[in-house]
Amino acid sequence: MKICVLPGDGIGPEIMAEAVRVLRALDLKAEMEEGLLGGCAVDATGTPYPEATQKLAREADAVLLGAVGGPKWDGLPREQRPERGLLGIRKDLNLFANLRPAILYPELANASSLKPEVVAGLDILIVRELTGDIYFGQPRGIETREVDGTQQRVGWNTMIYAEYEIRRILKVAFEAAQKRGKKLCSVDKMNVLECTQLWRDIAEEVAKDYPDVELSHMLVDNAAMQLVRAPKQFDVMVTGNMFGDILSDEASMLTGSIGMLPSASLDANNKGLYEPSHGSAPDIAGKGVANPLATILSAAMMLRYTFNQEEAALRIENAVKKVLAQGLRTGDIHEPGTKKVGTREMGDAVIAAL
Ligand SMILES: NC(=O)c1ccc[n+]([C@@H]2O[C@H](COP(=O)([O-])OP(=O)(O)OC[C@H]3O[C@@H](n4cnc5c(N)ncnc54)[C@H](O)[C@@H]3O)[C@@H](O)[C@H]2O)c1
Ligand SMILES: CC(C)[C@H](C(=O)O)[C@@H](O)C(=O)O
Ligand SMILES: [Mg+2]
Repeated sequence: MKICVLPGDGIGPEIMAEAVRVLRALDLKAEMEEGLLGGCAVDATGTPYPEATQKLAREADAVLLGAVGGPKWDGLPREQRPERGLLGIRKDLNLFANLRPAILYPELANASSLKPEVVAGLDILIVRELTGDIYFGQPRGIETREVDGTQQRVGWNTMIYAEYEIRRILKVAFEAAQKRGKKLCSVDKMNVLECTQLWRDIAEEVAKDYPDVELSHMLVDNAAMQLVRAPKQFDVMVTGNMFGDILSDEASMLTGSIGMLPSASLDANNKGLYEPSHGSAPDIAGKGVANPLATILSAAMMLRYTFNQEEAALRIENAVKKVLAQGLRTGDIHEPGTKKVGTREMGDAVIAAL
């Protein structure tokens, strides 16, 4: 098992240290090599996805990533920003399928943003397309041009999907639904955007190959509302890059905290990049208080999807459940009656539970 470890920026190194310790505690035959991605890479090499990291990532079976970005780099030209490193590695490795499971652990029912009775038993899988859409569409830019007789700055991006991109992500989503509750909700904005009209048409076509899965469609604004009104109506949701980014952050709060939401980004052969859905949390970086569970759970997803080690993945997930049952909580999920712990203590507890 060759794993490329990219801690990144902000809380990235803190949460990654715990995920790596958990993996080591499992005593797997894993070779882990660290590289630079994001702001730390910009500082060291001038670019957010340096060649050495490209080589490491391409040669590895899987990449485990912390988070990138932070205010320190926000003023840089776009090509040098940490986030471009993240988009770069996703595109480079063709990681088009982003799986973001929003699962509520029963112990966190009171930490959820919703009432316990609305979220009890919540288990949603968001399948987000990750290498297309307005994130990558050309043309894009900012320039000064004449508009209505005056010189003005204009900014533009292009929302674009080719048929093959829509088909392959829908296939992933239908197959995931087949293995779960057999319900797939495709989220679009077909009432306004041509790009997503195509998405809906293709979803209908692909559905013919999966007669056992019940396909529904929902407009994204309604989906955002339904997620906080009655989230348990969803089993698998599939959507484009931009809508998926937003809906998955929204879904994370149903589980108690964004610090609980892991993710897998897969190519066609299950080579994958695994990262928490959250960012580098500059507001709490360096304090040792970040929740490492999303990263630890991402490592479990890595064992499941890339290495087919279901048993090891379950061991990690069960250890996380046990630690929550023991009443240990980082600040983001802390509530009266539970014990507040830091990042390292949470990692220690997961390892002890293993
Ligand atoms: N995958 C990634 O690397 C990724 C994802 C999102 C944002 N970012 C980048 O991160 C930087 C900060 O972005 P942001 O503030 O909008 O989003 P963020 O996810 O970093 O933080 C949002 C809020 O959630 C909290 N939070 C996030 N992770 C947490 C954890 N593990 N434990 C406890 N609390 C946690 C933060 O403290 C903050 O209050 C930006 O530069 C952004 O581009 C990177
Ligand atoms: C940091 C940013 C580029 C990234 C995205 O928008 O995909 C992040 O928000 C995420 O959800 O992984
Ligand atoms: Mg996001």
